[in-house]
Amino acid sequence: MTDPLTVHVPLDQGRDYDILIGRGLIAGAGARVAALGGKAAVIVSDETVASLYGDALRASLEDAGLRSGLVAVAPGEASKSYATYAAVCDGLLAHKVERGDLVVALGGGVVGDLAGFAAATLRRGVRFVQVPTSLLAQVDSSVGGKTGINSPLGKNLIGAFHQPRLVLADTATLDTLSEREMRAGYAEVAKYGLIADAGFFDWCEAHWRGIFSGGPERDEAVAICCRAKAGVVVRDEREDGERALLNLGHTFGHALERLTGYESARLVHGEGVAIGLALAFRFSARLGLCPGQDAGRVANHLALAGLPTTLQAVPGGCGDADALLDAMAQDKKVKDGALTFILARGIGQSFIAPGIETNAVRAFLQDELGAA
Ligand SMILES: NC(=O)c1ccc[n+]([C@@H]2O[C@H](COP(=O)([O-])OP(=O)(O)OC[C@H]3O[C@@H](n4cnc5c(N)ncnc54)[C@H](O)[C@@H]3O)[C@@H](O)[C@H]2O)c1
Ligand SMILES: O=C(O)C(=O)C[C@@H](O)[C@H](O)[C@H](O)COP(=O)(O)O
Ligand SMILES: [Zn+2]
Repeated sequence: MTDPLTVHVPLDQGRDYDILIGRGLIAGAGARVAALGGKAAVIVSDETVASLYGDALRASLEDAGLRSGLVAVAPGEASKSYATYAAVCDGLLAHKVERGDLVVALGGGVVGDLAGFAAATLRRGVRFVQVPTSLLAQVDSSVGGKTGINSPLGKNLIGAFHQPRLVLADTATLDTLSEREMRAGYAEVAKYGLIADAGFFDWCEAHWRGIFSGGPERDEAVAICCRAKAGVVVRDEREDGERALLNLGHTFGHALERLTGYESARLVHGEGVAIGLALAFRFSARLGLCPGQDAGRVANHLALAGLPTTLQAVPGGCGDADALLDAMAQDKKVKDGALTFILARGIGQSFIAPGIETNAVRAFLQDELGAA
């Protein structure tokens, strides 16, 4: 194993942490987790990931002198629910996780958000480590401390900010990820170029195949995204300002996830984000903010990588414009009842746009839904 890439997240009050990125990190995870202190490290995972990597991680933890355990949930977005959250908390308590112990989230963003929220609330807060195993989790969800679950009324509406103590992104785990989930994670990779780094979007257009096939581009992309996210999180941990940019594409995407009932078979988060990114750029172009050419370039690239970019692409449909507006009204960026969108003046030039007129959004959505 070559030395992992390291991205440091320099948060204050002793909450700084490292993100390590490289192949084979799970084998040596135990020593790194043990170095954080504590007697026990209990893993939360989903059944798919636990069957692939659970034994190796447990063995590594035990070899390092930690008592380990495993709480496994069903794979998929539906597990970010009140019921599964309760089951995870009770599972961790049954394993006698004490305040000084650690919760280890092994899996994709669903497991990371769920386990992180359980850790944030268990005994009023225990420390946790992220071991992300999906591309999406390695480039985005394992970093920054947003944890939570979904409500039937909207995405991630119940949650807490709770930073991990360490992130171990073993990029070899991506070798077993399905093509569909790789594509979904890639939507969040491209997002980092679209937000504020036009050069990275150019690079993505040239190198995306290497990310998918497991070339050196994969670790490089994970590190670039983590560095970008860490910078934003350190400047604005609780989303009082700049952090909202990380929500590019998500006002639309989260509404689509709610309207498809959080059914991973129909739509996963990254697919919702891909549609949302394309919509955010087309909406920006319609408002005269962004060249239509840029909106076209965004949609073309996402489509080339196999991602959906239109409302028509949602399996089983997504309802009409008013259903979408109703779902978007629960967005956490809503202020005084008005929608805030992340819009763009071009690729890599996103900005926060508060007070967007509902009628303008409705007309846009009606046109999008009517488009053949
Ligand atoms: N907290 C944040 O900042 C943040 C950021 C982005 C997304 N999210 C959340 O992340 C979630 C989506 O995460 P996701 O896309 O990782 O979905 P996921 O956790 O459901 O994982 C996707 C699927 O891939 C499987 N899988 C994961 N790793 C695997 C591996 N190495 N080999 C084989 N199969 C594997 C899982 O079992 C699952 O079926 C959403 O709930 C989203 O809201 C949170
Ligand atoms: O970390 C952030 O901040 C993000 O917005 C990253 C998003 O990719 C992620 O999906 C996040 O969970 C969305 O945040 P939310 O506050 O809209 O739930
Ligand atoms: Zn996201």
